[in-house]
Amino acid sequence: MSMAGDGVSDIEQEKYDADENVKIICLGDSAVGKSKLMERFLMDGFRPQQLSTFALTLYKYTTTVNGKTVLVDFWDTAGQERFQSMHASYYHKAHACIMVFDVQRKITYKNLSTWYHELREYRPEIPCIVVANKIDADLRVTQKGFNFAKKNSLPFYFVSAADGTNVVKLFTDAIKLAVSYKQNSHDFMDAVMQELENFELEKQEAVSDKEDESEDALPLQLQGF
Ligand SMILES: Nc1nc2c(ncn2[C@@H]2O[C@H](COP(=O)(O)OP(=O)(O)OP(=O)(O)O)[C@@H](O)[C@H]2O)c(=O)[nH]1
Ligand SMILES: [Mg+2]
Repeated sequence: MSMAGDGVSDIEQEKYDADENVKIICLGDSAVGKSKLMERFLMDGFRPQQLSTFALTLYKYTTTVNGKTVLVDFWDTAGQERFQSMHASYYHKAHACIMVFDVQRKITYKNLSTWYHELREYRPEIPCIVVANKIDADLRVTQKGFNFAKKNSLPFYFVSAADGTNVVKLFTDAIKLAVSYKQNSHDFMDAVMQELENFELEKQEAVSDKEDESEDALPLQLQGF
């Protein structure tokens, strides 16, 4: 636990103030447009240059769902093979997944099954949206049947990070799905982790004016999940 010495850090405070906080991950091969989709949604912009994500980028976003403040952590992961072994921690406590392929590169569509398999190993139940990106390059692709989503009973959107088609819809739906998953899930580990978190926050409040809180009593092996 890396709490600031003088009490609860800003980010922790934000989490505490929010009615709900959820984590959404983004998966798919390198260069399918995961980062550009995030940028389009969060910054409403698109810079065409390719800069592969190095391992992981985290974005924070606050919004309202059904009158409640929701703090969203977007995890933008690197699609490159060399980062594959790091993925376990990305999946940890994720509440929804956006899985992206590039309509111009068939291999990225084929690889969806590998990504999906890995996702389900770690998060058997979370909502997952399948996304066909780069439809601006050739609109005829929207006539094609991409059966992967249907086969796995997953929602499926055609999007473009370049011109913004369906991007706001994709992310707002993903957030809604994440919130409803979190509120309705009966995942045992999630429940345990939630309890631990609440306990932690209460404990931090209780000790926030004490000098030294660096030695948390929480068993270390539980923090490593
Ligand atoms: N035409 C078009 N190009 C796109 C679109 N989205 C992304 N690109 C291009 O695709 C390339 C890769 O985009 P990124 O968002 O960096 O891909 P990524 O999935 O984050 O890749 P990694 O970080 O390596 O996993 C960039 O050169 C983008 O300009 C789109 O909707 N349309
Ligand atoms: Mg990226």
